[in-house]
Amino acid sequence: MSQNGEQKSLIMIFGATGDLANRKLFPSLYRLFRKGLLSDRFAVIGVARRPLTNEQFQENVKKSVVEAGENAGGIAEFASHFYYHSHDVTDSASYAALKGMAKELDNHYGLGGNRIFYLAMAPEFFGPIALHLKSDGLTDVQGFKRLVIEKPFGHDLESAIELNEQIRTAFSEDEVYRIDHYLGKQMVQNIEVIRFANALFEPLWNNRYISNIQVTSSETLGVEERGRYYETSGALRDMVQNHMLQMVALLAMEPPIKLTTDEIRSEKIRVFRSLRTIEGEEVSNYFVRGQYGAGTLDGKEVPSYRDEPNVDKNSNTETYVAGKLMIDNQRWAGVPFYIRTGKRLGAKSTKIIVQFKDVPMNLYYQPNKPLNPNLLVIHIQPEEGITLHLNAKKAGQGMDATEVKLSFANNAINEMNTPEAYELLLYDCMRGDATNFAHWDEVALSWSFVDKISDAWESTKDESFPNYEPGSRGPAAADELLSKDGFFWWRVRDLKVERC
Ligand SMILES: NC(=O)C1=CN([C@@H]2O[C@H](COP(=O)(O)OP(=O)(O)OC[C@H]3O[C@@H](n4cnc5c(N)ncnc54)[C@H](OP(=O)(O)O)[C@@H]3O)[C@@H](O)[C@H]2O)C=CC1
Ligand SMILES: O=C1O[C@H](COP(=O)(O)O)[C@@H](O)[C@H](O)[C@H]1O
Repeated sequence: MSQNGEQKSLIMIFGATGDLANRKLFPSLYRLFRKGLLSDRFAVIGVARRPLTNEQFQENVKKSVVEAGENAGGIAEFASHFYYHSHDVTDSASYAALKGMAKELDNHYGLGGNRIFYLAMAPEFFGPIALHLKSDGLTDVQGFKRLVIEKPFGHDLESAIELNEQIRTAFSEDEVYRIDHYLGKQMVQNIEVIRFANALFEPLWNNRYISNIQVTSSETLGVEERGRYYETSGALRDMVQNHMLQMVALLAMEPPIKLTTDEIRSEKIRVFRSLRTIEGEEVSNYFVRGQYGAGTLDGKEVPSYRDEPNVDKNSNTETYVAGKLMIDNQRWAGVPFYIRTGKRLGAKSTKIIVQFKDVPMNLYYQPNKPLNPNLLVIHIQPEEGITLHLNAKKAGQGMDATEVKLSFANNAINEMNTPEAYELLLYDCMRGDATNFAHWDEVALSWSFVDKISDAWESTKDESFPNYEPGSRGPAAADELLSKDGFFWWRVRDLKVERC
């Protein structure tokens, strides 16, 4: 890295003609380039099977940048750093040519042998590619070598272990960057800062003052073209095993002694180790699953999950999960962390709500008008910011209490569009900062938690499927999950919070 933060490396993107590369990776690299964070000393080799010339590939890169809505200044210069290698990753013979090309570009741009291998391909290729990179000498470099690997990292614990063993023959743990794109979201990264930089919150962040925490990530989109993958995954593996559990870990971890990758990771790992195991018959007391039927969303007819392409007409795959997690340690004993996520719901929205306990004696109580609990709402998307809900005196005579809200919106404070998650994560990888990537122990522990739930679900067909309508809040059982504990889901719309 140069003194002004510019990076130099050769980035090989496997799956360079695919959706992820075009929609996320090229526009993110372009934004880094525009900000001056990629020096002239970078080159990208795109790898995929279809035949393309370098010029055709560069045109694709330019198009994807423009389609991402970027101001395309300097785009020709940016795209000139992109090269293409047509190569079937299962064909051992073509790695030698890739190695030659990498060496040439390394010399041409003076990249010091720094290499990033980004696997933006279907997961069955991850292991074989890693093995070839080593056996064909692409990882024999003078500089650093890093492997960026997309989700899903395995299908369950067993397959994740197998994949990990394959990639670890070529890369050490600290060279592996397992992407969880939620960890690149600004407000997810902000959880730590809100907690540990505010005297107001840290002393209250425990079971004496917090009654429950709710993490919601809802989507309006259905499964659409991803049926083949989703049928083997479902919402539990697709969202809970990674994004939802990562957010819970950040909310629940102890303050790290230093803000280093190892210290933060080890605190998160301790949270995963404290998660109460839920298995067998207990699963239905803690978890609820749902699957969307056909209906209307935003005035458009949408098919049921079972009618999506490549989905079994009798599919038992869940498109919705709500769950209650208990973290059995001194800080969190007795505090439920409720999570819910699903497709084809009423809003695209990710929020965290921390509900504080009621004051011990309510002096302002009026019949039928209890005080609102204090809430801290972390708006992750589409809005980015926090709101704190307090009680204050209503203007006028008397001492009636009313709810007031202190808000801050991230983009309003910084007066800029916040960077896209992939932009931050790519830059972290170039700098060698793995804090916002999942360590193997986190992956293994989260699979071992999730596997027990999927075992229970796979052994019983849910006869109620489909059990929620498009545009709804999900199945009714998700409300019961909280009401039996005396709680309810909070609904956040346009920064307003109300009871569901
Ligand atoms: N798309 C997204 O938003 C997200 C994707 N992911 C993950 O990222 C990965 C890629 O997803 P996505 O981009 O959507 O997938 P796509 O199906 O759009 O792209 C797959 C890519 O792999 C290439 N490919 C397929 N087989 C071979 C082969 N044998 N040798 C060389 N190249 C091959 C294809 O090109 P060609 O046909 O020319 O060979 C294409 O470039 C997956 O693991 C996915 O789960 C994760 C989060 C979000
Ligand atoms: O990883 C995934 O995340 C997306 C949701 O991401 P977001 O940033 O739009 O909230 C989800 O649609 C997809 O199924 C899953 O694989």
